[in-house]
Amino acid sequence: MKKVINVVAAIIENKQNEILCALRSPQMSLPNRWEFPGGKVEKGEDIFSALKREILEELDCQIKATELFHENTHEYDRFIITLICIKANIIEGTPTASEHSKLVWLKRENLDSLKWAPADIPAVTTLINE
Ligand SMILES: Nc1nc2c([nH]c(=O)n2[C@H]2C[C@H](O)[C@@H](COP(=O)(O)OP(=O)(O)OP(=O)(O)O)O2)c(=O)[nH]1
Repeated sequence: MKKVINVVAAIIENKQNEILCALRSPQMSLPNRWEFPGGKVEKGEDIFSALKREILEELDCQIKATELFHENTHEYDRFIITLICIKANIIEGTPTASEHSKLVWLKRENLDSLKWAPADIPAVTTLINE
């Protein structure tokens, strides 16, 4: 049976109404796909603490989660993911890529110009139509 993993991802919007998009590096799983930064929820951790931890680890900044935005399940070849997208604001620091190849801020209407991780497409569509 495929493993089910719970992943939290941050929809971070700036004052110009742009959304932070992160490119997975060639060394990561799902290489060269765009995603919302985040990662796996650890055992015993709540989703908001997991998100804060992942963003601090990956982007070296502090966030405040504002709203549970979107949740969906997607089946990949090797596992099933429940992707929980949470809106958040940066409260300290500037996002800096350490694991990702690139970070970009994009207006909603331009989000579909990127090659997203397949699990993200429903959340991206919801954001574009918001
Ligand atoms: N962070 C994130 N992961 C996503 C998204 N969409 C999507 O399919 N994924 C997949 C990619 C990975 O297989 C998995 C998340 O794993 P990860 O490697 O980013 O998480 P992590 O930092 O906790 O990983 P690890 O160090 O435990 O390996 O979910 C997304 O929008 N954000």
